[in-house]
Amino acid sequence: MLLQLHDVEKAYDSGAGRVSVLRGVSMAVAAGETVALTGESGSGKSTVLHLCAGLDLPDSGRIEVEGQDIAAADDRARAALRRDAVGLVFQQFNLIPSLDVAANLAFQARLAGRQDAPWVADLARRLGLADLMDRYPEQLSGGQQQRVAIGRTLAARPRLILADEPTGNLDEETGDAVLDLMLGLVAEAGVGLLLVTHSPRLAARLDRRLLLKGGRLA
Ligand SMILES: Nc1ncnc2c1ncn2[C@@H]1O[C@H](COP(=O)(O)OP(=O)(O)OP(=O)(O)O)[C@@H](O)[C@H]1O
Repeated sequence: MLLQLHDVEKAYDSGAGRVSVLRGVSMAVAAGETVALTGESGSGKSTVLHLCAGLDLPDSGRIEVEGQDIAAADDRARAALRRDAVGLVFQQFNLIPSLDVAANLAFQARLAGRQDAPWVADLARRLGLADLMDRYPEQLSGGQQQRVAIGRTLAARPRLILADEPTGNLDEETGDAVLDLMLGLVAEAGVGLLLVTHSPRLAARLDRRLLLKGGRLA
């Protein structure tokens, strides 16, 4: 299994004491499958994604990426897993301001040791970025920046993409166009996708939908 959560629990300390956010979440994403994680604001969607990315650790339960328990892995192994298997796409585009589009696109693939110039050129063309390669992030629209962020993630050939409201900063029309491009490329590359969204309309576009409610999957 590409991604598997077993009875994951997570609580945070708040001013009023400890607040339990996830109360036993179990789920799986198969290779090449696209899954939407939905739920009300504050239901813990981003928390699930951060745990899956190894950016934070569960209080109990297990999270496995390609069979490897990311909580049991040391920092080095966790970083390697994140670099080699997992790609992240956030609502904030997180491009590197001092690098042009071409260098931003190539950045993660280079870190992962998987440079592939023809693949990057193909992605740039498919994402409509071919004429923007020497621009800097501040010279791009929001939709263009998110297309670069998606291209940068796909360029490194992850097996799993974790996306948190990837079109949340874009107007509906631009967001739909960006999502179309992302889903098309994800399907073609056989990448698994776990996408957090509060939008039932976007969630309907994916293979499967999960609803987080009261700290559990409904
Ligand atoms: N680092 C943290 N410290 C304390 N509380 C946190 C932390 N991160 C999240 N929380 C709390 O956990 C709960 C779930 O947050 P999370 O961001 O996972 O929800 P979400 O479903 O993604 O919400 P939204 O749709 O509004 O982004 C919220 O009540 C939030 O305040």
